[in-house]
Amino acid sequence: MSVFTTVTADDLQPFLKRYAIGTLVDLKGIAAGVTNTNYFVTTTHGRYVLTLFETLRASELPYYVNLMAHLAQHGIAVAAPIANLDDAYIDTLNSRPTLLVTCVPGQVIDAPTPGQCAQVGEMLAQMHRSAAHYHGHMDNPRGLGWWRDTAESVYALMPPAEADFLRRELALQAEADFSTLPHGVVHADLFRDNVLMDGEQVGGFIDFYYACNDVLLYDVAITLNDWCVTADGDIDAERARALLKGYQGVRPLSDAEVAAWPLMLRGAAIRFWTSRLLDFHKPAAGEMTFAKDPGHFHRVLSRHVARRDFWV
Ligand SMILES: Nc1ncnc2c1ncn2[C@@H]1O[C@H](COP(=O)(O)OP(=O)(O)O)[C@@H](O)[C@H]1O
Ligand SMILES: N[C@@H](CCOP(=O)(O)O)C(=O)O
Repeated sequence: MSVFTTVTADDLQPFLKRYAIGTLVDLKGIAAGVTNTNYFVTTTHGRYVLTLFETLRASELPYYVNLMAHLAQHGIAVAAPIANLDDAYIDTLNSRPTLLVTCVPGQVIDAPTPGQCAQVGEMLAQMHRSAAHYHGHMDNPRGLGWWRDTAESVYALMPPAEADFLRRELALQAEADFSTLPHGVVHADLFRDNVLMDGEQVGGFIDFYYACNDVLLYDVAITLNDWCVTADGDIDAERARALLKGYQGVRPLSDAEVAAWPLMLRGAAIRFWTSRLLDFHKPAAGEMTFAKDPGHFHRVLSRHVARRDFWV
C-alpha cells in the first residue's frame, strides 16, 4: 500500500489552482510503490501522477526533478515534471514536498520478452547520451563505501559461508579501477518495477530517486541483473543479448568496458544484496515496506562468479 499521506479532493482543489492544468475530475490512490505516496490525478486537461515525498526533503529533490525535466526535454520516455505558476516543480501539499508529473503509458512487466529488453537497453543508452550535458551532480550515496559499511553491519547476522563470500567479493571490487570508464548520470535502480512498458515500447522510466553520477556501465549491469534474470537467479542469455544489443546500437561499449563487464555485473549484484540484507536484518524504525529477498542477489552473484560467457 503506498498511500501514506491521505489527500482528499478538498486538499487538492486549492493546490491545483497554483497550476495551469485545469480543474479536478478524479483522484485515485496508487497501491503499487513502496516509498512515497502516489495518486493518479485526472483534470480537465489530462492525467497526471501526484507524488508526496515521505522521506526526501524539498532541498534534496532538485537533482532528481531537474534531471527528469532535462530527459523529457530530450525526448527520453520519462515522466515529465509539471511546473506551478511560480515556475517551481516542487510544491507542498499536506506538509509534504510534492511533485506533479505527466502520466506515462503502459504497465510494469514481470516477464519481459527479448524485444522488450532490447527497447529498454536502447532507451537506457539514449538516456545516458542525453544526460551528458545535464548540469546537476550527485555522488553515488550507495557506492562501494556504502556496500562495505552495510556488509560490516550484517556479517554477524549472516551464515558464515555467505559472509565470507561477500567479504571476498567486496575485496575484489576494492581492487578494481573503474575510474577511466565512461561516467555520467545513471538511474541506478532501473528494475522492471521502475519502467512502464507500452506493448513492445518503453512507455516511461520512473522513480529517479537513486539517480546519481557514476560509471555508465554500472547502470547497464543493474538493469540487466533484473530485466534478464530467471526465477533461480540465473541470467537468460537471449534477453541479456537483446538488452546489450539494444544498448550498443546507440552507445557501443569500449574495449575497457567489455573487459570490466564481468566484475561490474558482480558489483551491481552486491549493491542490491547488501541493501536487501540491511532491510531484512535491520529494518529502519517505522519502515513501511516489506523486505525483499536478499537471497536472490546472493544467487545472482554466485551465478556471475561461475559464469564464463557474458554476452558481449
Ligand atoms: N508517471 C507515471 N505514470 C504512470 N504511472 C505511474 C507514474 N509514476 C508512478 N506510477 C505508478 O505508480 C507506481 C508506484 O510508483 P513508484 O515511483 O515506483 O513509487 P515509489 O516511489 O513509492 O516506489 C508505479 O508502479 C506505477 O504504476
Ligand atoms: N530495486 C531495489 C529496491 C530499491 O529500493 P526501493 O526503496 O525503491 O524499494 C530492490 O529490488 O532491491
